[in-house]
Amino acid sequence: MIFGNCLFIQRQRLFYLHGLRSWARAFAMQQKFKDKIIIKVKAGTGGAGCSSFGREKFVPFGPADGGNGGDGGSVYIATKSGTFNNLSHLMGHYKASAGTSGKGGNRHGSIGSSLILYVPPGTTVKEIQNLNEEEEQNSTYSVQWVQRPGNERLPIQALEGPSFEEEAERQAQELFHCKSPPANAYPIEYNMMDDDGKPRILCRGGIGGFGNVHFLSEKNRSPKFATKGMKGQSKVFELELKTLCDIGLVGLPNAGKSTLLNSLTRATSDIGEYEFTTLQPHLGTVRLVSDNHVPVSFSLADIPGLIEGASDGRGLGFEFLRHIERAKLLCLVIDISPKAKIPCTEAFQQLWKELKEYNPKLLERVSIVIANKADISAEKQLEKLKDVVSRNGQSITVIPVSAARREGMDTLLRCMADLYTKMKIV
Ligand SMILES: Nc1nc2c(ncn2[C@@H]2O[C@H](COP(=O)(O)OP(=O)(O)OP(=O)(O)O)[C@@H](O)[C@H]2O)c(=O)[nH]1
Ligand SMILES: [Mg+2]
Repeated sequence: MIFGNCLFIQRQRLFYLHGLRSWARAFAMQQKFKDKIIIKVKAGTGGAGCSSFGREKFVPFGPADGGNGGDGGSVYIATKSGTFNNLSHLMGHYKASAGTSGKGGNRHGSIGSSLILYVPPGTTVKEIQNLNEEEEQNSTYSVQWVQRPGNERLPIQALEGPSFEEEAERQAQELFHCKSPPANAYPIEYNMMDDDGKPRILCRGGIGGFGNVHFLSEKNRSPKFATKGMKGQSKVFELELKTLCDIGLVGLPNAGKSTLLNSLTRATSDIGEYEFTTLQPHLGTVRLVSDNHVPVSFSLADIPGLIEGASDGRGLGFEFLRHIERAKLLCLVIDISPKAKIPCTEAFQQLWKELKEYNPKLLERVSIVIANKADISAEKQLEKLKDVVSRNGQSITVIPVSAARREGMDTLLRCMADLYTKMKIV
């Protein structure tokens, strides 16, 4: 009986563990690929300036010697190829550290350390909210802090010093020599398609406050005040990744795109008899030696299946279509087997219509129609497909293949390589 109970408890625990493990796996799968993310970024606040006077033996009332506060750290973004292929490594919040306060004896505060976020090439960055502006609207008046006497407040205009824009520009130039738009001039929008890895600014750190030495003048020989550091910029950004590939495989679900990618390259994209097996783009690289003994290499992308109405957001809709926007050439993959859910001619017309409605320019990039599953007696369908394709008036080659049996792969690869090299020369 006791033994039976133990067995029962063990089994319960096993079930529990199994549940946990499958949940963790599902969570990991979810975490695996992210091509769109919203992040909140905050730059560091500038350190406060110091108000102090020299004190030495036999010098009871020395001169002003309060140092400036250090500038707050800024947040930058840069592309890094080879390390990441999506945005899943990014977190929701980023904050650079604040500058430290100035000290007596003319000691300036140290600068807060800056942050650089790395993203794969092909990421677009869009500022969607400026949290500083909202804060300013909510605050009743804008003043700078005065340390002495008695923490009085003084309007900014009363204090002399370089303007915020001048200081921010100097800071960006000195720290990272990066391209920097004027502060707050317009919402940031970067298209980091072919970036060279140089950091671009997201949020500027606040400028450190001035120590009382800064306010020494002929009129005021002992200024008893210093200013507070400025707040760092705080913004919300939307990052979006558009897959970078040379040739994109486009087709309805179950057309055999993943099987084709796996047959042509070393990629291991999931294959399934059901629709929407592929939910995220997969990349593979083809390396060939052309007829003229010139090495040719290009990347192929297997993109999630397209369904009717995708241009209006149906199915994976725009999620899918934005990935093909960057492909240099497009190949339509069509299932020509008699068992196909949608006849091949209709499938071609559906794909053509969806691409046209999303962006008519995409049609110019369609150069090959891959008639897949040609191993299942499909001669009639092939003829019909060729007929419909030729009626579109463009020079599109129809190539029958069997991705599963790896038949027709050589002809297809040669054709792809030829078109790719011609396009590069043009
Ligand atoms: N007979 C035959 N079956 C094929 C061929 N190519 C692919 N298939 C089968 O078609 C089914 C779908 O293949 P996938 O490669 O997953 O199709 P997909 O276009 O990637 O599908 P989604 O990811 O859902 O869009 C699988 O059962 C494959 O085994 C082929 O050349 N001949
Ligand atoms: Mg697939």
